[in-house]
Amino acid sequence: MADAYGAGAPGAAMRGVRGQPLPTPRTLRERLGALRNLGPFLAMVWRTSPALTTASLGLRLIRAVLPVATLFIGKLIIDDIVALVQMPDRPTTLGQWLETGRLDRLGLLLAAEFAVAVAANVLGRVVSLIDSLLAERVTNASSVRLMEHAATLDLEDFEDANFQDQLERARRQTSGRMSLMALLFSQAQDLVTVASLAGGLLLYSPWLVVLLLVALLPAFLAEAHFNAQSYSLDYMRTPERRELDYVRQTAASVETAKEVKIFGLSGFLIDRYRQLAAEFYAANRRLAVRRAGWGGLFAALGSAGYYLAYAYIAWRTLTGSFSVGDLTFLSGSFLRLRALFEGLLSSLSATASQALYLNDLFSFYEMKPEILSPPDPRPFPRPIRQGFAFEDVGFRYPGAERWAVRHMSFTLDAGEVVALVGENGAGKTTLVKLIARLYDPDEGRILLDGHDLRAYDLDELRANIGVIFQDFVRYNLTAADNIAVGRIASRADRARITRAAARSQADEVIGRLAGGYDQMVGKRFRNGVELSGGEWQKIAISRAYMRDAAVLILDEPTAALDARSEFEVFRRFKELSQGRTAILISHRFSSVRMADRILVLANGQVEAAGTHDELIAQSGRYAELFELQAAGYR
Ligand SMILES: Nc1ncnc2c1ncn2[C@@H]1O[C@H](COP(=O)(O)OP(=O)(O)OP(=O)(O)O)[C@@H](O)[C@H]1O
Repeated sequence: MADAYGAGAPGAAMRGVRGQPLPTPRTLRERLGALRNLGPFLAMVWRTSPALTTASLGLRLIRAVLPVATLFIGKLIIDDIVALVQMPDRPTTLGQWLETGRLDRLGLLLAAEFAVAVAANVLGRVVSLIDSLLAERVTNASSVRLMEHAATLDLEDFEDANFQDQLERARRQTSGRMSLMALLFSQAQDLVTVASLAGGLLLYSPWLVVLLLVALLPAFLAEAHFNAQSYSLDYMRTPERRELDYVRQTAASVETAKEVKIFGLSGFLIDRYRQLAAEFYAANRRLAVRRAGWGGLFAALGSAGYYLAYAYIAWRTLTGSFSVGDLTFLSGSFLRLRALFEGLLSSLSATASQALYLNDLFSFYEMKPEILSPPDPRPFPRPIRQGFAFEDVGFRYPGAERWAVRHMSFTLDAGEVVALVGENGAGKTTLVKLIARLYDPDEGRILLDGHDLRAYDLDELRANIGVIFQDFVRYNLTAADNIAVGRIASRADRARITRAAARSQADEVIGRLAGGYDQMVGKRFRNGVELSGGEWQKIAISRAYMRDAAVLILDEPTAALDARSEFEVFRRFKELSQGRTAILISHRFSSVRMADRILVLANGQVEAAGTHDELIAQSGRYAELFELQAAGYR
């Protein structure tokens, strides 16, 4: 049975692999391989808005042929003017010129050139408007997808530093890659322009095109090389960058301000920031300087190619092979082509490097959770008939040497209220996380009504467990929403929220707030009021009561409650646990003794179990801890 769900070593082995950082793509093949990301990327753009994508591409296509049209009309204008200038008995005044009718063609050509210029301008503006709208929609869509995907991954992933690096890189890609879309679209546009200009150039002299390519290739290769280097640098420095962000956030945020002031940490944090930022700066500068040096050299090579071509065209004009109009058309085409090629080649290498960055986003999307529902899940038992049984359960946190719990066997009967006690690090929270399948055991198994927990639907299992952890989240939301998060589907059900609040004594807290249930709590946003630690806890506990959960678990969220409140919380907890299976974790024995049964945990194992009186009678660890606490009150 255990093997059917992959318990034991394989899980641990997979985590070992997962714990490795992804290697930096180094070889040319790997870099070019990243170009395959462009397909899914464009598909993502298309899916976001087929209409905007079509509009952008269509208008760009029209715009692409306008430069060659402009140059060609320019050539016709110049040839026309040269012919007119060479007329034997030219009129001298505008009136005479107009009478001859010889200016009509020139006038038409000028009007056409003007129309093309206006069209280019208008199209350019419309295209950038469409692009910016599309980019924003794509950014939003990919942020949503990122959050949706992150939600499917395991808690274990989130706790892994390499995963956090990857998440950070992916997060940066959702907005950072938008320039890639404009880049790809402009490339398509430029390619059409290049084809049209090169077509003209080829008709006159194919050698000019060859010369152009030879002059520009080195610059392109250098660009590609430096782009890849800067990606590697970015990639390798993700952990430092995260640390940089973390230090900046810690040095100046509402959550940390209190402690930073009291401990006088700002100098320490700022120094740390300076040091990290200086390392970044040095590495970036080295690369930028090398890039600028080589870039300048290759740009000079490109200019040499241009002037060589220019000299060649001028010579052919002098020898009568080209007209003056041809000269302007060809030199204009060459100049534009050079600029376009240069732009295209560098944007091609930019595309290749941006495609590398897309790796981060797509490889993030490819990550799969390990904690899943089985294909054919059992329905969750309502009511639970037997309860939970731990059978020789062992679990080790990823990367940890020590087992957090091991050889743990006990039962948790249906309808029973069980308290877990034990010193810090004994494994109490770990046990709760295993019940909620935030992790799966590495050894042994946990049964619910005789079936492995992994046989049940994961969402249904979690929906049936109401657990409040000691490090519950203090949401910067209204008081009502802070309770509603326990069952967000009932957010609009105010009666349910107030009932839940009454059960955890949060109603008294909320009664004192100026805005009542609609009061924003937490200090992050405008009009927010801060609550005391115990007040937050009362609100958090009511989240458990929002659920119609078969299993209720309070993992020490009561540490900040005053003695009377904790007593009251547990008294009601016991009352409200009628017919449900409940676990409470507390270091206060006055509360613990209310449980039907107490499990004493030590070193990741159940050391003893029984009622308060039975455990006291055993004179073991429980009696010792109880005495210690009782003595403190005498
Ligand atoms: N996310 C984690 N990653 C790695 N190790 C962990 C993690 N959480 C807990 N541990 C380790 O597992 C062991 C058991 O921790 P657990 O949180 O279950 O103890 P606990 O009994 O709830 O303690 P406390 O009374 O302090 O809340 C500890 O040694 C702890 O260092």
